[in-house]
Amino acid sequence: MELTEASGKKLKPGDAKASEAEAILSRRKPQDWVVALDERGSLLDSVELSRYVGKAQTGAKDLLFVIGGDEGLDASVRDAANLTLSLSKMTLPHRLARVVLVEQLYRAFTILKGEPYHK
Ligand SMILES: C[S@@+](CC[C@H](N)C(=O)[O-])C[C@H]1O[C@@H](n2cnc3c(N)ncnc32)[C@H](O)[C@@H]1O
Repeated sequence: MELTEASGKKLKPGDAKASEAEAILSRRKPQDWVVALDERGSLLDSVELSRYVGKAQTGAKDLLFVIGGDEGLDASVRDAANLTLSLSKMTLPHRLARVVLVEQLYRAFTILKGEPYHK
């Protein structure tokens, strides 16, 4: 799901991020594990990410991955997250971060199923 950036609503950058955070966190369900994407987060390798996905599956949790807009994520989203995940120490454009995340999730599922794709 893609939420509209609050910056289009002519809010100050801090207020826009807070408003986006409210919209994001209001969608969280009790069974969700929130994973905030942020370059300052934990760097996992693909096997570690697959283990995290597997743990969520075993615990009947849904993973809610959150990627920020141009201004990044409000601190309240990172604070509320079960995991803050970094894809690299470099800052990526959010659309590229989404593509990398989707590919890594595909890889994680192939690892969990023992398929050869991740080699
Ligand atoms: C253009 S970046 C925002 C940069 C913003 N100046 C900041 O300090 O957070 C947009 C979003 O892409 C995601 N992103 C960018 N680089 C990332 C990375 N290396 N690892 C994980 N997520 C990243 C984050 O969710 C970020 O909020």
